[in-house]
Amino acid sequence: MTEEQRRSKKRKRGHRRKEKSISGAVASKNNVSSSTIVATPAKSSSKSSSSFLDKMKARLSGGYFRMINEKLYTCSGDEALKYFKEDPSLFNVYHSGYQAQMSLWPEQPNDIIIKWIKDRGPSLVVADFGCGDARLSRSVKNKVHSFDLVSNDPSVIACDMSQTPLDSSSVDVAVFCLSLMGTNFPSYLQEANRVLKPRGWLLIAEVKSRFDPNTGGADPDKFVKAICELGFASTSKDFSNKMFILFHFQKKEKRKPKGIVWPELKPCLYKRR
Ligand SMILES: C[S@@+](CC[C@H](N)C(=O)[O-])C[C@H]1O[C@@H](n2cnc3c(N)ncnc32)[C@H](O)[C@@H]1O
Repeated sequence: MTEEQRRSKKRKRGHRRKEKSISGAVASKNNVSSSTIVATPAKSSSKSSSSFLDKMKARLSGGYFRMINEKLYTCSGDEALKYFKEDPSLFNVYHSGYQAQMSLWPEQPNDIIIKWIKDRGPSLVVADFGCGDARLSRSVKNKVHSFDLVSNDPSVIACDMSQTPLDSSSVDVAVFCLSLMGTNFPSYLQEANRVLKPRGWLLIAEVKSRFDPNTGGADPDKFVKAICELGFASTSKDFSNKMFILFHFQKKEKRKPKGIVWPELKPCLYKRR
């Protein structure tokens, strides 16, 4: 080997070593092995840009969900109805965020309510106030009147649930599953009282933190007292679930309640994850 051939070989070896150390630095910055970068450069960059876009989209829709959620908890039902009338697509944004949150809960309140209704048979007429995707009506054989601010399904009536089209004393069970959102929530319970038959059932599932006085939530006893003053008897309060409380009431008497003191229910705001 001539002197010139030896020098050229040395230059090539140095070049290769330099390439290896650059890819190693990028790799360690990205916390991946250098062989991944060297072996599949094109594939890895398109993969990382699509996962970046996926993350960005998830963050944006999570942000929209939290904004809509906060709005629903801090305005009245008729304002919320106007809001969704202007842009019904926001309802789907809200519900995909809500489903994502629900998937983190170990137990769904809707499942417990569905079981309660099934155990009592298909003859009871049910009104689902703030039904969301109307899973309750799809899960039981009973006649279910489903109400929400937007209807994506012919079985759902779009309205503000403080004024439903139901006749007075026409339903056996009124359900509010995480739906006492508006600042005027007492008017939803008054409407349930109107449409329930005597001895009809009122089932309320609500987020536990809304009833934790230590963190600014309502006193559950004051909430129960107000509903009893409306004309109901409290038959059970279930605090056993980590995420929600389940209240059962039965309609007791026909009365014209006056001066009920309703506790404030604080909004249930979701943190950015
Ligand atoms: C948290 S989601 C729960 C949905 C369903 N009950 C479930 O358990 O999956 C609350 C629902 O109540 C509805 N809602 C809130 N205020 C309402 C109102 N004033 N009239 C009708 N629906 C209302 C919302 O649009 C939303 O779909």
